Amino acid sequence: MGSEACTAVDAAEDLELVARVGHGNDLGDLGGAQVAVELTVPDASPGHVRHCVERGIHAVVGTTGWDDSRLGALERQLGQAPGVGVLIAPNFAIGAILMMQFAQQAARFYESVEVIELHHPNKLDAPSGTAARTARLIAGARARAGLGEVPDATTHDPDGARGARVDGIPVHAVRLRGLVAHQEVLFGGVGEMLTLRHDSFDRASFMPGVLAGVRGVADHPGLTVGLEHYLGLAGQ
Ligand SMILES: NC(=O)C1=CN([C@@H]2O[C@H](COP(=O)(O)OP(=O)(O)OC[C@H]3O[C@@H](n4cnc5c(N)ncnc54)[C@H](OP(=O)(O)O)[C@@H]3O)[C@@H](O)[C@H]2O)C=CC1
Ligand SMILES: O=C(O)C1=N[C@H](C(=O)O)C[C@H](O)C1
Repeated sequence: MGSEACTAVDAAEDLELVARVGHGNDLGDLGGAQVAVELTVPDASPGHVRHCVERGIHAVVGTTGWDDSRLGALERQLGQAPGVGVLIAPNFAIGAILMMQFAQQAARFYESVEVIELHHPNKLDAPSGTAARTARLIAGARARAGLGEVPDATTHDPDGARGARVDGIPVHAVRLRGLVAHQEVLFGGVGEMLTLRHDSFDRASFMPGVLAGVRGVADHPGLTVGLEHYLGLAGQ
């Protein structure tokens, strides 16, 4: 992702790539960059972003693993750094962003819902950042609509066959050679089912979103979670 993002920024006529920083490189002033794109691993990402914010560098972050405690610490740091913007984007692909928005819209109409994410087997984290975010958006919409827990009579599941629960929403992770990044959201009601599915077949699918983040982050000071906020899609 980092290499692809560098290539995409380099190819964009309105942007200038001033540094490529890899594992083990000193971050320093990041080549004098105004914006850093952060794509590494969950445990390293918060330190990188902290480094950027300390130097007044805006950050566009695709790395996963930003739980509430990490987001809270970042928000506190940004409170001391007026004018600096950080975008945490669980998924840069436009279709994945739309899928999350559609899932949020559909959530209040269905008693049952489950999220299935499918990725390449080199992925370090499960569930994916996208699946976790989707589940949280669905759980929020269900709570606002007064829906209770999803129905599930399971009392015996010694091996975790029913998957993880994110804010009460069942989430299942598949790791399969040949896959890139895919997700299904299954909604069930009496006598019907709605399936939302998004597929990233190539990392190229993420690059327009990365560039939109780079172009927009300076105009969005503070913390933004989700590229939908830059695309006029949030809350629709
Ligand atoms: N938001 C989005 O749309 C997308 C987000 N992602 C997320 O982005 C992240 C990166 O994904 P991907 O590029 O596929 O992963 P890769 O494993 O291909 O790349 C991770 C990179 O991070 C480097 N790295 C590892 N540890 C450190 C460290 N401690 N400090 C600095 N750099 C480090 C690795 O270097 P080395 O190999 O030398 O260890 C490698 O260059 C993941 O969290 C993934 O989930 C991925 C795709 C889309
Ligand atoms: O690791 C990946 O590949 C991806 N990670 C992100 C996630 O965890 O949601 C985005 C996309 O699914 C690809």
